[in-house]
Amino acid sequence: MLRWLTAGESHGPSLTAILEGLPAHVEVTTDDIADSLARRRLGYGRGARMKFEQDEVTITGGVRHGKTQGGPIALVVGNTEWPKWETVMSADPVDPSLLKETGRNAKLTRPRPGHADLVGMQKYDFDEARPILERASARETAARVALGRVASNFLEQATGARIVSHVIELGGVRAPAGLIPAPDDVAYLDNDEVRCLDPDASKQMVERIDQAHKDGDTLGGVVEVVVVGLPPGLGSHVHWDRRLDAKLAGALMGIQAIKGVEVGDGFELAATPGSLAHDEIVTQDGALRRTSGRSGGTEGGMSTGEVLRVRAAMKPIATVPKALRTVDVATGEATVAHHQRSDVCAVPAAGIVAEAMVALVLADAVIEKFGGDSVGETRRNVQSYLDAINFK
Ligand SMILES: Cc1cc2nc3c(=O)[nH]c(=O)nc-3n(C[C@H](O)[C@H](O)[C@H](O)COP(=O)(O)O)c2cc1C
Ligand SMILES: C=C(O[C@@H]1CC(C(=O)O)=C[C@@H](OP(=O)(O)O)[C@H]1O)C(=O)O
Repeated sequence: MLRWLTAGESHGPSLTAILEGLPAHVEVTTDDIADSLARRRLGYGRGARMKFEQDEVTITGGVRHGKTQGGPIALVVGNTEWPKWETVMSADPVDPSLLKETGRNAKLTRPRPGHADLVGMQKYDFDEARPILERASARETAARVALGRVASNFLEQATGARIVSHVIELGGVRAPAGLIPAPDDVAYLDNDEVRCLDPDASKQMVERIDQAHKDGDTLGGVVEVVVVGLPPGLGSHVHWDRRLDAKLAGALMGIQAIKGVEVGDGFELAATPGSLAHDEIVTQDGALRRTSGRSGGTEGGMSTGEVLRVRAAMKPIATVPKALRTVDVATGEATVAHHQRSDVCAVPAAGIVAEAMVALVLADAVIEKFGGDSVGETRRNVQSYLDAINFK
């Protein structure tokens, strides 16, 4: 079983992440993780913070000389902006006179619709939003992406499977249907301003972001994660909580601002007759394969061995510059939500986070099915199963 946890606040000193249950000998370096963190910062439409803050990653446990040792992997992603936040985010009590009425240290009493602010304050008994938004913030996804890189290195080294994501819709602009990237398209996608495979759609998406920026508005969209080279049989049909599709959906919904998930052609399949909705089975070079990928690579809650394809729909950023109506919880008066700065759109970054979540779920499923205390042992177990079912 793979277990993992993150801790830390958006403006705290650092994020901390731990991954337990990975075999030994998985090759991973600080540079690998830094590379994934840099990919998460890409994307047109992100706010000022992405420019002035750096992600400083340090592996603090579980890896020696570029290989995992079998123990928990621990890492820290430093927030380089911490010196500005030392007072307001101090772990220890501070002199109350330092917490001023205005500026960074002031209480946030005008909760933003669409963020965790109001209901978090009600639930955790706070009179302002700072203690809520600090943990609700998607800054935390940096820690997930760091762990996701370790998981995806394991996945590739144990099974050969590779992951790529792309933006298929942004601010209402859709890339042409059926455009599915291959893992080698990562470099192209990372160079595109919105990580979209279609140049025309990409251009229109950038225009929408510029327009939203001018209008003081924010945008959402849809990302798709594609995994090529998975073995069949990850997950199980025998119980609801062992289904791979359920685990993937839960993991994607667990990303901040994700409001919908589809597996394969998802909602579109609901309107398609059965004769055109499924993936027919044929013999190909002596192996049983499918003629299409409508199911998104799962049947009965198990991977089929075909291309896995999952989508996540992100709502627009909650901190809308054209501020939305709210109530000041300190005075009870109608007002507008607090706003310092924000992303106009973070859909491209959400795709990188979605890759990480998918990698973690799949790594867990591989460990559950194939075990192994070293990655070599896992790899041998995978190969022997593929040989037994004659899957090529
Ligand atoms: C990569 C990424 C960046 C985000 N950036 C912002 C932001 O700058 N401002 C904001 O209000 N929300 C931002 N969000 C969304 C909030 O984190 C999210 O709306 C909030 O956690 C509540 O979401 P929920 O209702 O889905 O849980 C971002 C989300 C992601 C995934
Ligand atoms: C810091 C990151 O994303 C942040 C996620 C976020 C939110 O509310 O989710 C709000 C913004 O932070 P701030 O309010 O401090 O400008 C984003 O910049 C990051 O992704 O590294």
